[in-house]
Amino acid sequence: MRRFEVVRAYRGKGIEIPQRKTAASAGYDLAAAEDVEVPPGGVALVPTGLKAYMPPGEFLALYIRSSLAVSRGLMLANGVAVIDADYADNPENEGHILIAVYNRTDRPVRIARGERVAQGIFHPYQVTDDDRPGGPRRGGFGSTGA
Ligand SMILES: O=c1ccn([C@H]2C[C@H](O)[C@@H](COP(=O)(O)OP(=O)(O)OP(=O)(O)O)O2)c(=O)[nH]1
Ligand SMILES: [Mg+2]
Repeated sequence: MRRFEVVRAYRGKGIEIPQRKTAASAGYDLAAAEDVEVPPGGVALVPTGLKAYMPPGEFLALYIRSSLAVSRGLMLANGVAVIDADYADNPENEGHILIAVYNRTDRPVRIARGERVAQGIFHPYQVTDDDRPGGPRRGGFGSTGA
């Protein structure tokens, strides 16, 4: 099972399920669920209203859309965002995907609700021979400790 779903808090608010824009596009564009202003030289968390389900052994990577990087001066604060398979339905925030956007310009940048910000690509990952994972994920953004 690999799919996006709208998180409870955003149901009935017109959030669209991402779809690839061309037959060979690798990424599913994710749009802002709210208007957000990113301060100059600062970071804002852009809500998507979405969670992502994927099979074990995969993660969803988020990359900035090139058009926002080139024409609006935005980057992802974390370079690439890693959305883990066990983030969906976590007890803290249901797996709501947030896009951490960094504004490298000296002016505020406004992101409008519905504007596509990042592209998500599903990737496989490998584990070590002596892999001993911890317990279930409780949340995101530091939930496993500092
Ligand atoms: O830009 C991001 C980065 C992460 N996440 C969510 C999904 C991911 O599964 C979780 C944890 O992310 P990561 O492992 O990169 O951050 P961490 O600081 O290690 O947090 P944790 O201790 O919760 O793993 O937070 C987002 O929604 N947006
Ligand atoms: Mg982590």
